[in-house]
Amino acid sequence: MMRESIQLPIIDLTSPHPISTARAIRQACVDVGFFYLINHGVDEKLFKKVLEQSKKFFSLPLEDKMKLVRRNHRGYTPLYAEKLDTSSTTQGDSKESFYIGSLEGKSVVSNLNQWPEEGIRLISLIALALDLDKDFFHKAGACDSPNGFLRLLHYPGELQLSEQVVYGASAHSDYGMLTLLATDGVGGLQVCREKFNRPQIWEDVRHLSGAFIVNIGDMMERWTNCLFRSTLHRVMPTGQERYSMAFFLDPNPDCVVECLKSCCSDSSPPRFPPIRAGEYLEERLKVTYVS
Ligand SMILES: O=C(O)CCC(=O)C(=O)O
Ligand SMILES: [Fe+2]
Repeated sequence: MMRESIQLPIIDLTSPHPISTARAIRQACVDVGFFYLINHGVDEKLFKKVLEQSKKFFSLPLEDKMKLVRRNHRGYTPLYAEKLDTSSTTQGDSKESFYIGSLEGKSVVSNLNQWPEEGIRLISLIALALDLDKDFFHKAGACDSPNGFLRLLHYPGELQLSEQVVYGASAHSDYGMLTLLATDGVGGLQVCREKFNRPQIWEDVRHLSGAFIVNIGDMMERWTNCLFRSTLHRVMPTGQERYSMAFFLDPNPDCVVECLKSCCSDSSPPRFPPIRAGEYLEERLKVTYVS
């Protein structure tokens, strides 16, 4: 289908007006489930350093990278080993990745770095955006040792000579609360706002220098009974090598994610049963690996 660029809303984390920021976040989450986050406080130098280390790691021989192959959702996943669109019959995605996170039983709060900290600030604004107390998600247990992990991604960029498109990342929505994404500026990311419409319309997400691309995940969609959208997205092959990093902020594994009272009524009952965040995430992750 035709490709157009989407104009995503821009949210400034340094804005001194939390109520109007929350209102803008609400609009963004209801309309698209994606927005740019500027003045987020994560140092540009830190981002460049991580990118450099990521390039260094992915340029190692496969044999060396395989020594760190993924265990318990931490470590290296080689090319084509993961397929984010679990409904498709195509081969795995043309990307390799490296998952970084706290070790089992260790809290990310005890060693908070800049990304989770900004994510937690955003969660408070999201609570305000839902007309909830700003500590709502904290009180619900979601932010008490949240499950956060950073995924370094490398898309090699060689176009495949095949009948079918080999996606960098095939169509999917993210599983958790929030995702903060930074890229090296190479395009390819697209969103589909109406996942049930046929044909699906995919729109390019343009790079905005210095901004994170933030999106709502499925658990937040469940909490809000689909008021906030967990939007389908993918990475198209462009023929250009691409690096990105996604920080996934997920609730504490014991946190129960259930429809918020303000998001359901007699005429709009809860669409999803309550789930425990840890079990839900485990289930979703399990089915994305090709073998
Ligand atoms: O690399 C990107 O731009 C997007 C990655 C992504 O959507 C994901 O890892 O969930
Ligand atoms: Fe994603």
